[in-house]
Amino acid sequence: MAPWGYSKENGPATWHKDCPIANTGVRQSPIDLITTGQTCAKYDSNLKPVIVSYPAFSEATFLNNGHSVQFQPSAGNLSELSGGPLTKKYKFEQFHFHWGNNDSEGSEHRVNGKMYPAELHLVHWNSESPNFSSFQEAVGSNDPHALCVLGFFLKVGAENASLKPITDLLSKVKNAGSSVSFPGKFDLKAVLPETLTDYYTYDGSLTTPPLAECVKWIVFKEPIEVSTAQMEAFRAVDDGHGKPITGNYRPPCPLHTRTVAASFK
Ligand SMILES: NS(=O)(=O)c1ccc(C(=O)NCc2ccc(F)cc2F)cc1
Repeated sequence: MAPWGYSKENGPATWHKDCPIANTGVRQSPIDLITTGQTCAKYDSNLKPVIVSYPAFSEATFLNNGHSVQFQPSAGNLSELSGGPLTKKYKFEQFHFHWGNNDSEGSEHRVNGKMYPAELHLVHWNSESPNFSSFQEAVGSNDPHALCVLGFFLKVGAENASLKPITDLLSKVKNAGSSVSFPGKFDLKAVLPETLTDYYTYDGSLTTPPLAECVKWIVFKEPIEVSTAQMEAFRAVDDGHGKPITGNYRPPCPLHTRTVAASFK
């Protein structure tokens, strides 16, 4: 089968062919985060702020893999994650984005059915497990919390100066399969809101094949602002078939017996 993607021929509705868990899994991601009514997110006063230790990255590759753009620091990076719902320390692996071809769609998670124009995923793996010692092993480990992904919604507003080094690089990785070494240092911490206190958290999966059900998801309530020009820059990135990536987001999946916790009222 042609490699997976987001077109009619190879998009989310076809992924089950190579990846049965797409249809049989009971903890698939993304989901619609409902804040009122029966299946709504439940406030948990025990949920602490998320703690990130992100020293500026000095060596990284920025690549277009045909279904997203990804920032991947060199293996030696010391960035870590802890706190929030986590009981272990997690190592930073990469960040990437999901976006739409207009401002009313693009995010993977939704809030009461509302989509944001884009979503930023910061991907980490549990570096304190005795069962694996790399990201690849973590994904294949069957450990329900092998990974932790921090999700941040993007909304259109003021230009985001902290993300400008990234959005300015998008034109350099226009062609699928292209990559550039990131020039200079990148301060990811500066992109994030100061306090990482208000978030939803639930057990889920990778949102792209292999759709492994190994992710502790933490999706922050407060969106990050980017300008229209910065959003347009994502929409000019190509998918490897001579077309721009116009909507690399998976529709929401059934919650099944899962509950979503909220760190805020
Ligand atoms: N959108 S998301 O945050 O849920 C997400 C995060 C990471 C990956 C990923 O690394 N895929 C490639 C990949 C790389 C190595 C590996 F062992 C398995 C594997 F899926 C996919 C989806």
